[in-house]
Amino acid sequence: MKVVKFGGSSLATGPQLEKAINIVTADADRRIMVVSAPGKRQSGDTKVTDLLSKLADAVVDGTDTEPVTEEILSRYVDIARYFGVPTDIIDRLRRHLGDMAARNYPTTDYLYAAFMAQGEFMNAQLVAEVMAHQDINARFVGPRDLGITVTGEPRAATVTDDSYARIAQFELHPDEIIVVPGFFAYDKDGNIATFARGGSDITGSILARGFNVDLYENFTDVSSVYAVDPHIVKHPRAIRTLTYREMRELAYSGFSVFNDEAIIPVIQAGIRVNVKNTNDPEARGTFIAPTKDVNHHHHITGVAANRNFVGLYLHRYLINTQVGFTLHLLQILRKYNVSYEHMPSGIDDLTLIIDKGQLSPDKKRGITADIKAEIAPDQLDWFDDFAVLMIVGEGLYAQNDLLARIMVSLADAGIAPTMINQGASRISIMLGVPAEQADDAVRAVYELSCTHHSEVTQANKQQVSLD
Ligand SMILES: Nc1ncnc2c1ncn2[C@@H]1O[C@H](COP(=O)(O)OP(=O)(O)O)[C@@H](O)[C@H]1O
Ligand SMILES: N[C@@H](CC(=O)OP(=O)(O)O)C(=O)O
Repeated sequence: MKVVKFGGSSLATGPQLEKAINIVTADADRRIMVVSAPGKRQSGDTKVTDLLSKLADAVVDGTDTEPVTEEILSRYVDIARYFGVPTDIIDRLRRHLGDMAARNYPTTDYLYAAFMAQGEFMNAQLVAEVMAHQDINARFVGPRDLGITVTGEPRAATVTDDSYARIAQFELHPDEIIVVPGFFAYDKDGNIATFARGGSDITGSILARGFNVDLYENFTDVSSVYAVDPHIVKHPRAIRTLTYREMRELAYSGFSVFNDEAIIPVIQAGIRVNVKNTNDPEARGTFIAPTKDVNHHHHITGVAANRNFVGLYLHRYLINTQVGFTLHLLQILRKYNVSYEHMPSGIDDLTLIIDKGQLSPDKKRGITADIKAEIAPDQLDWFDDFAVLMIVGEGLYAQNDLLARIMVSLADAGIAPTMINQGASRISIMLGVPAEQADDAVRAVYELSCTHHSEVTQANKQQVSLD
């Protein structure tokens, strides 16, 4: 059995959905279909999830909700019309959105989560109806029916561990396909919470583990995961196989093609993921697996840059001798419900690298004031123009001269890294670079990786012939 997830780009229009349905019905093992909300039809278009966020803004601000509601519904009308499905489903969805606005939510964040989840909820309803209209044995099944529960932040929820046993109990009727909305589930109080953005990948992964499937196929709009974001380098090298931990590091650092948290449930169950293209379903795509062919171990697999960080630099003499200094600092962060991503340090210096999304101006002011009052650093600076460059590959640590070559490539491109972190993760090298040079840095390291790739391939061939 397979889980098949389709991203928003694969479901943006009637013709795209038609391709997705053909893919599902072409293989009898494809029994669990996870759908995102309709995405961008072309560049510059707006995803339904972002329109729903606007609708939530209007509800919160008490402004007119009708224009954006109609814009959202028009996306579903177009798809329904393409398949000749009676449009009474749209009236149902309109009433549903109206009901949502009339409900009470524990906090504004829960309200946003509930609205943004509707893109997937409504799409799964429509897709199931379109498939039934085509005499395909398909039905809508929601996260509640499957027993998926979540905990944590309403817009960055995590699945509870007991969900998996409930999913395993779910009874799939013989030969039927279930259509499941991605991206959201309910918490123990029955409130809707979403995963982080791009989180339909996570739903697919949770179901892959819960049903213990043979393969999780993740359909998108590219034929491979590439060694670098194709927006930065044209026609980059395709990656045939990625290990779980390579994908996790690259997804975390900017490979938006697969959500970084989505890798966790499949790792726990040892299930392979196949990233494939809805527009070219015969192409092999990229496999994400526990291990890969040893011949590929010494390559730079991929390079990414993440600009979603801010740095907090602290200087105070004798930090190294002060017992509990870092504990105190982290207690201040905890008070503001902020976690940190990385913490490079020196004898008298420490930098905290924090996800931008976690810091409102108020929190930043509060953290600054508390640190000054309680820790009294000699120097405290925030810097926003910071990007983390991640160079990833299994076995990179065994390449003695690689860091030197990377530094030379960056220097040739006029880039001076402000931070180096190698060793904590044995499969990646992390460099801090100025945000405005992040793309240039990715290009420089990618070019080096192409030379490196062919050298290693050559060496492997020689090794094989010597063996
Ligand atoms: N290294 C990469 N390899 C492939 N695609 C990438 C990479 N980095 C970023 N992307 C982008 O990810 C996009 C697919 O992800 P996403 O837009 O989330 O798709 P979906 O709508 O299927 O969920 C691609 O169109 C591509 O622009
Ligand atoms: N629709 C949600 C969830 C998602 O996973 O979407 P996509 O598969 O289009 O990245 C979002 O935009 O975040």
